[in-house]
Amino acid sequence: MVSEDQLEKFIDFCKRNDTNIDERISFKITSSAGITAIAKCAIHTQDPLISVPRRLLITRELAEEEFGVSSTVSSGNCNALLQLYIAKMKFEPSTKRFHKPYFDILPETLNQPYFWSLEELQLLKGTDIYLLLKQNLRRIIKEWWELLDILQIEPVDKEIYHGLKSSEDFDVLRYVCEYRAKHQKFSWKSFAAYLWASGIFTSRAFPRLVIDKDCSNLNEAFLYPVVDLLNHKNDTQVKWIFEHENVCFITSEKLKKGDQVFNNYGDKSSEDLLLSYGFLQDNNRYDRTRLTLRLDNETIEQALASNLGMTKDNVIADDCAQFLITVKDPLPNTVANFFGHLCKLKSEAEVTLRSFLEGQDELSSILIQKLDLFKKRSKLNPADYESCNPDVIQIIKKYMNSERKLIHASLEALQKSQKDILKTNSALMVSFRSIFKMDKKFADSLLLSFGVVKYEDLVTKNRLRESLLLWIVRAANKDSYPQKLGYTVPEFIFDTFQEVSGSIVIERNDVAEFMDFYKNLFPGLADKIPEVFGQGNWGIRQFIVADTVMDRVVYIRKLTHEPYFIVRVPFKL
Ligand SMILES: C[S@@+](CC[C@H](N)C(=O)[O-])C[C@H]1O[C@@H](n2cnc3c(N)ncnc32)[C@H](O)[C@@H]1O
Repeated sequence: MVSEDQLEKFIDFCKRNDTNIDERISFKITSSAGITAIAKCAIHTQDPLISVPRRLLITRELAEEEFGVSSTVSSGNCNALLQLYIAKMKFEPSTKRFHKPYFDILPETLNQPYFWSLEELQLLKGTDIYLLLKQNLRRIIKEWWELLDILQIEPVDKEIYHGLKSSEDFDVLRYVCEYRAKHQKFSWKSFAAYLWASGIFTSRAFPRLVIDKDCSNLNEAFLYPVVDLLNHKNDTQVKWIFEHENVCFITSEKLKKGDQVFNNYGDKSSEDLLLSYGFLQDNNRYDRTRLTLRLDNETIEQALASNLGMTKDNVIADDCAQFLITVKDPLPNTVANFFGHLCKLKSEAEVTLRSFLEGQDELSSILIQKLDLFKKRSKLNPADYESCNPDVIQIIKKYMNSERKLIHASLEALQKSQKDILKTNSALMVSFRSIFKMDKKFADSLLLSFGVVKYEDLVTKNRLRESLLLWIVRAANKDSYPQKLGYTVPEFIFDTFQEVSGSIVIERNDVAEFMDFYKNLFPGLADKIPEVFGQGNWGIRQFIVADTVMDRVVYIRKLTHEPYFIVRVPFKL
């Protein structure tokens, strides 16, 4: 933890070096957010509250001078050399440099998950953030190793790179945690020191574009002493401007006495905030989460070509599609269309109303699973994790809760959308419930054969599929009854039956598959209730056809187990 004394020395150093800090601001150290800037009285001004001369900034030029090379030596991260410089300035005691008071106030312990214990990290398992951490660590290790190699600096902990190279399964998180636990002080040539510098960079650096309008790389950054003491609050109105060789911080906020002077780090999601800064914002309106799906490449390529609103941005690997769920748009149309695409039958050329609705159910199952995980983790009890830092447990709970909220909103939107679609397209569908009501004779026959007294019994007695197949065959036989059915069988059901019956190729396997089912019902049903099951064609072939008809035109809503016969029409949002 930074001491009051170090903070005072740093502010003093800045002021002696022509930094202007408005007299109405003071800095204090808090346990919840580290160093914090406070307004000593009301402030509302468009004048800079802080202005820092260029020579106080920590820029790539300092690193280039120190190591005698250009920053571009590092092929990947344009800030790698500067990060190594920061590690050296912090962890090499012999460096008595001009900026020392600044490096002294950079906290040694950072809050990002990269700096948590292994026990704490285990609580993130199963989430995207856990995978990202591992991925990022691997990237940072490679970046560090390559840079040291170019600079011909002997790394201190070589095992980490060799471990990484030798096996895909090398546990980077474990290595980093154990290394930190074993070493009180790091050498600046260790990966631990570089990782710290990278954590400092992600949590405090500013875009170089602010001081260099010709800077072509938007990722290039610099450290901005004093202004980097300001904490973040969403939507704070601030400006960083460079004039007369000074970088100025301006806020348009109306501050009252005792208010915190905030900066604005950008519109970040919970995941970004946690990974880059180690804290979260309550009710973050910029929050978003990802829905990542591993699928075969062909399915993804077809979806891309199908005009579903999907773009290359949704394809993060050949076999991986990804969609963003945001507070503003918890259920993007593209996701729903994509799931409709996944539920398409071979016989459907494009997403249909049926496949769309089925896709929504599939999506809902995935969301419910996710919701379960986040719900459980948002209720962790710190008392059960004695070896963990209670603050870390709190932040994990908060993160899980933010994910839970997003998924919950997505699920709610999905359920509402499905209800709306069913309502607006009611002319294209008929529920089996209403057929059951209309076809009294058929309903009574189910009472005699399966003991089904009311419609709901079909589900509870597990007779839904059989009943649907029986009714489809009855519908196909509609003209064979001496008396008309008393209601009109929707034409599309009858037509689909004829179409399938005319084109289906029935194999021995199909017959074998249906044999038990058929023998259970026939000839018993025909003998018992000939007026329903003894007229027309009730052969096994009819049931094999009815099964395909069911695939094509029946959608069974997961939420209610309610089957709907649906006209085959293209559909997407
Ligand atoms: C640019 S620094 C701000 C100065 C920092 N407070 C310090 O002690 O040096 C960013 C770090 O401050 C902390 N921080 C910033 N905004 C915060 C907030 N709203 N709530 C809690 N911590 C915050 C986080 O630890 C973050 O990584």
